[in-house]
Amino acid sequence: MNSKHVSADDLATKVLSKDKREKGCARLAAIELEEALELLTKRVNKNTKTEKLDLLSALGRVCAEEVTARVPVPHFPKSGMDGYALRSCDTKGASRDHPIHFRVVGEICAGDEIYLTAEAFTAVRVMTGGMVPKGYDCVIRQEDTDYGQEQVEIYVEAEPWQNYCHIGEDIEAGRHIISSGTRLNAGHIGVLASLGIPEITVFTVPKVGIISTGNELRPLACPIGKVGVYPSSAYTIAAKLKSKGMDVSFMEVCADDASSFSELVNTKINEIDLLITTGALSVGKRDFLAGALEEMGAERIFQKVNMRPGTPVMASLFQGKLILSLSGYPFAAMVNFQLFFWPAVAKMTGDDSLVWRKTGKTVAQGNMKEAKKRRFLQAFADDEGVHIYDRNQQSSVLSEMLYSNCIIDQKQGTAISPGDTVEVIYWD
Ligand SMILES: Nc1nc2c(c(=O)[nH]1)N[C@H]1C(S)=C(S)[C@@H](COP(=O)(O)OP(=O)(O)OC[C@H]3O[C@@H](n4cnc5c(N)ncnc54)[C@H](O)[C@@H]3O)O[C@H]1N2
Ligand code: MOO
Repeated sequence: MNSKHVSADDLATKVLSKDKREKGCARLAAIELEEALELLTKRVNKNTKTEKLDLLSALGRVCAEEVTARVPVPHFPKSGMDGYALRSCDTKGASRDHPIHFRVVGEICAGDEIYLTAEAFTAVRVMTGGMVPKGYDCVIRQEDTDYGQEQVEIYVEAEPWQNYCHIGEDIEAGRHIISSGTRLNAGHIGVLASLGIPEITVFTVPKVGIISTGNELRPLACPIGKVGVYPSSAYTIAAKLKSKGMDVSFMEVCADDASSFSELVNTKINEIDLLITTGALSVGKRDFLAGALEEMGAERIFQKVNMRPGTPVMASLFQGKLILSLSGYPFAAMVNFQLFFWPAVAKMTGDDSLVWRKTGKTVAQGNMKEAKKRRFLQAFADDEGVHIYDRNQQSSVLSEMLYSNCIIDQKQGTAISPGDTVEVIYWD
């Protein structure tokens, strides 16, 4: 544990003067989003930890094994109808006017076992799902018979394999069913159940910790006081994680103080696979975070990206764990989280479905003047197109998330008007 006390102001000054030395100015150069993403995903390792879970607990988790059917489904020939199993060749010429008579030699319902040798002009009364005895190659539905019990009249000709479910009709033995890396949905769970597989190996879910930095931050249960702030972005992030079946290992608030931060991280780092921090990243007097991480020996992957909101975002590695440091402003933090967290976790889990994708969509409503810097705007996309409402798009404003279902990528130097095509990234 690093117990050396370094004040936030000392560290901020130290970082600034170091950057000044390196770059001749107080600012680090921002890199492009795509470059930052490449740097980030290159440095994230795939999670190889697995656990065995019972089927229902594995719903929504990422499969960590190749599943091949060891048995066929069904594994015995079944009747597709309530009726009579018989040999199709014996039905030639059958009609209502000229029924053919069959001797009924047995009765089978689903779950019954029967062993007999099929003979010419014999039939077995069989119910849907019942086993079709060997030698019979079709089932005549009972509506096309006289429902006879010892003798039955058959009124129709049958094709071979009519109303007959073959062995392996659903799943052939040896068929590859699920690849490692697949997120298990209800269909996968059902197919595994039909194969009688009670448990499945899945990758462990990355354990995530959240630290909100700021002397002003107050727990929700406490009075806000004159200048307090509730850590809303930590809750938004935790809720996003929960919605994807991930758990938050801890959610802590930390004062703007490098030694408290260092102590907290060192205490908690072994509990988690990934740490998210918010705030203290810009150039203010208490923006201690970059300096504190440097002092702790964390390796910087990138810092500062050419976009708004969320310019001062940073990623680093500490004791082999990824630390994603998001801007303090809540909407900026959410944009940082959306753009960087999911690609990192996708790489970690091998689950590509977590990565956001851009969709080209026409603007239905809203004008945006030329952006001096690449911006992400909150918007609502539906069948009509993208609606960019004339509300507050500031980094500090979280409440627009009550209405938006996506962000749109407004490129530097471009304006947006109805009819334009924009790139949309859905929140979920
Ligand atoms: N002179 C300059 N000032 C600022 C610059 C700049 O380039 N020069 N950059 C601005 C930009 S852009 C951003 S974004 C912000 C980000 O600053 P920080 O990451 O250092 O964030 P803080 O100052 O700690 O907090 C900002 C704001 O957000 C509130 N906050 C913090 N954590 C939470 C949380 N978990 N939930 C809700 N709200 C939170 C905090 O109280 C502050 O009000 O800097 C600009 N300044
Ligand atoms: O980088 Mo910021 O634009 O205020 O969020």
